[in-house]
Amino acid sequence: MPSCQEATVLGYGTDGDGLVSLGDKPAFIPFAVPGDRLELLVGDDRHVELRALLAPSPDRVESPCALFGACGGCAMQSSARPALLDWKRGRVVSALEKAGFAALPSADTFQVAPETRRRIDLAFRRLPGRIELGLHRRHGDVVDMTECHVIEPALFGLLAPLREVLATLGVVTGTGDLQINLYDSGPDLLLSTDAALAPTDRVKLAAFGRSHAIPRMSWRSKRRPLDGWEVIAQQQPVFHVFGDVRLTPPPGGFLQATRQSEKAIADAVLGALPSLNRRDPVFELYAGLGTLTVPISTKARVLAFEGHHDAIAALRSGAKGQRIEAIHRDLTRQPLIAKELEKARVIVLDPPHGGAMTQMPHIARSGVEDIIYVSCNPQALQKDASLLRQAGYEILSLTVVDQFLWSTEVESVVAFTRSRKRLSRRQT
Ligand SMILES: C[S@@+](CC[C@H](N)C(=O)[O-])C[C@H]1O[C@@H](n2cnc3c(N)ncnc32)[C@H](O)[C@@H]1O
Repeated sequence: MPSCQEATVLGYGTDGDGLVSLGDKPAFIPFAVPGDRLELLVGDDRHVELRALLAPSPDRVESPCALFGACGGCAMQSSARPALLDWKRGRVVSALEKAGFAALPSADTFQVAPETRRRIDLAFRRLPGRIELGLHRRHGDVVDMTECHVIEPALFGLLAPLREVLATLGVVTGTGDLQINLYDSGPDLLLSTDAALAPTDRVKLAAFGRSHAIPRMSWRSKRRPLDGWEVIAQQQPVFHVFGDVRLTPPPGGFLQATRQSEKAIADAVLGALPSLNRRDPVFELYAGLGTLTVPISTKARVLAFEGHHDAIAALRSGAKGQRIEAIHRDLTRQPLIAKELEKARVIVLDPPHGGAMTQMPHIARSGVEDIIYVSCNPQALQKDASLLRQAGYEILSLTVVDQFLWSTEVESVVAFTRSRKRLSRRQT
């Protein structure tokens, strides 16, 4: 027999659901906030349903978006933003503690403002007489993004005309993807569809680009993503600027989520560097387009390694004459070995979501005194950091950046060192 039970939400699970304890078993209640008092219906199969919110948590707020709950983009809009930042800080701290680090320095924190995200990966699908364009619901179809409090208004403003033009394209018969990056030159669109574009589709997209001041639109096959992309319409030069380096990024290039969080991350990396001679080599792994490479090059010589050919080619041609050597290398298949890494004065790494996997054991063995790790995934950070702990590193500084507002994602910058001198300065 299903039974009614009362419970207080104790915390968040890793996917942002509220955690309650029923007897000795945990259960996760979507969109519940730590501190909420809930009435729950618990089935014989232990399926738990929310019956009523009996008393709201002091951290509970009215969610700003009418799509919250349906759209899969935001998991935690019912929580006040300071409480979310605190939860994210706790996730990173707990990951580092589980990796074996005790007595952590207190974390610096930064949280982006609403309506500042400058890149988004959207999905679309054709329905009778219209196009839905937005993010997927948690486990399902696209939710038409008729409102969004996360992305920049310049991007949101494109969605309505995009629905109109997509509806006119012969190639759009079912579903597809659309990636938008707001580079410094303007929005850059990368469309992915199953079938190839017809000549008439290209003409329509080019006209759309002209009338909405979109410098470049590109296309790639969803079926054959390894074939790469092709530019279908370009009206103006595409560029993006990091410090004094102006480069031409490829379609779909990696950008940190917002301009403000990019600065917070770069500032944290620069702040964690030891004092360097301008000729000292910093090895930067997973460099992307050079978001961190360029700021670091103001302090030292940077050898920047990156596996995405188009990204590193863009950095190489933009950074001519700077103290930057841009090197194409797949660090999973061909990690830098300890012998190569030994030459570095500092190692900076910013790996993808899965972490540094095959690369990390070589870093831990290299003996390089200072390592700055930029992470977008506390679980991967925990795994990688535990190797540094075993190799005798301590944590010098920690910065937590909430750049994916209202989601469970969290970015962090952790400075590891084996320098007793630097550590003793931290402690005083
Ligand atoms: C989180 S991004 C960081 C990029 C850059 N540091 C930034 O802040 O914009 C991770 C980067 O790792 C690169 N990457 C992913 N797998 C790789 C691999 N096996 N070898 C080298 N680079 C890889 C991606 O192309 C991407 O540019």
